Amino acid sequence: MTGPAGAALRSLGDADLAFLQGLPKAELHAHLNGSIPLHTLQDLATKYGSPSENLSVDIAGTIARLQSGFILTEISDFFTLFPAIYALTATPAALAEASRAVLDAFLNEQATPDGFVINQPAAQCSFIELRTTPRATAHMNREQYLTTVLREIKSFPGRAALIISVDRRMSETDVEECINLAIKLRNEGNPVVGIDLCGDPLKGDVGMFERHFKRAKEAGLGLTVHIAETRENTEAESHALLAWHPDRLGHATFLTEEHRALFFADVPQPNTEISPSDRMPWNPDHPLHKLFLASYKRHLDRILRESTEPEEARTHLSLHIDADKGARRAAVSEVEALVNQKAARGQYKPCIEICLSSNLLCKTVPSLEAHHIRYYLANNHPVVICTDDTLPFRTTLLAEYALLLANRPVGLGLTRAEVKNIAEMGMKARFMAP
Ligand SMILES: CNc1ncnc2c1ncn2[C@@H]1O[C@H](COP(=O)(O)O)[C@@H](O)[C@H]1O
Repeated sequence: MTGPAGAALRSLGDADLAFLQGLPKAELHAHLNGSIPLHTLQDLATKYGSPSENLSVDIAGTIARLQSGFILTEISDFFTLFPAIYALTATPAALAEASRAVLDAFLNEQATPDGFVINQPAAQCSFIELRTTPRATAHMNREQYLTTVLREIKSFPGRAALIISVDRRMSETDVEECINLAIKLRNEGNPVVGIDLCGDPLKGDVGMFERHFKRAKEAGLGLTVHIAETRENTEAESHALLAWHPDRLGHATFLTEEHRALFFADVPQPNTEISPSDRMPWNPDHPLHKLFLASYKRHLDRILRESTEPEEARTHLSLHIDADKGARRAAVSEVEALVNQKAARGQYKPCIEICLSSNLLCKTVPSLEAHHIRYYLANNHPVVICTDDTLPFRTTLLAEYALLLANRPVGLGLTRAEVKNIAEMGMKARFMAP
């Protein structure tokens, strides 16, 4: 393991590692073909990577890039990985082997990784919603692709489920076929729990997907979309995606304050600017924070004005402490009333799927300090910690959690209680009912 998550993991002591291992965790944003262990990919290359069959893709070159630690200049480089991986998972047997290896890596106890002194071997997570884009190949159609993956998922009953991804580059006919399959397989009793919109964030027109996602939602499937993953994703596109009311949002890195104010029913935490741990940044630009401050000042003035204390007692500290508390309470009620109004108008709290290493390595976020997770934690907005693609990002779910707990600047420096709370939020955000 390398990169920021590996460094965070290595910085923790045994007690912290044991704490992280013991937390029930849900992995809700992992792409199958991006999560194949390197040794499995090498096995597949030996079995299926014959150059005569795969003339157009550089399998050996891609594996060498992965082996030496994949360095991305920008997010678009990331998608150049997949032609070689796809050439290796193009038959039902290879796809089954890859799926088995991915599920094994997430759900079965793993031996101590090299270089780590971990007391007990432990599973990365208690539960996974694995996602994949059904591909028709020369050896299988989309339905066979999905039934192959589902067969492996079903060998972890109650612990694994499938999210079917549609790619932004797909034609409408393909999208329609994928959604039809999702609904059919779900109706047949398979653990298909949701639909995801993924793929190169700068390709395609999301408008085309709307009616198909609506159909999926009506059929009882959860919806998640990759949204505002890059600076170049337009505000209009994010607005259109939020208007579908997806249950969860992938990345959400470049959502604007306006998007949040319009669509999210967040209650700004009034004490965050004087947070005891000084961890969560106060965002003075948040419209609700501004409202809180204005309301607080108004109530403080009123309480002091209406005070029956004699003039000389008015400078007394205890009066100010009481007035401060009263003004805070009144301001919180006022803001909450506004948020309830927002909720009544359809504003809501979609869980944000946070992939720390992915964002850092794809360079969409410059540092942990600048990561948008801080905003969501400060505003009591649900998040779930996920790996995205363990293969290129060389991470594990345990290591992503280490990024939360490790001291700054290696990690976010959260307390164990805060990390436990985040893990619980993740478990609650599952599409699959426990
Ligand atoms: C870095 N963040 C990301 N943003 C957008 N899409 C991503 C992604 N990471 C992976 N994928 C999507 O998942 C596919 C691989 O898994 P499956 O073939 O579906 O199993 C990629 O081709 C891409 O479309």
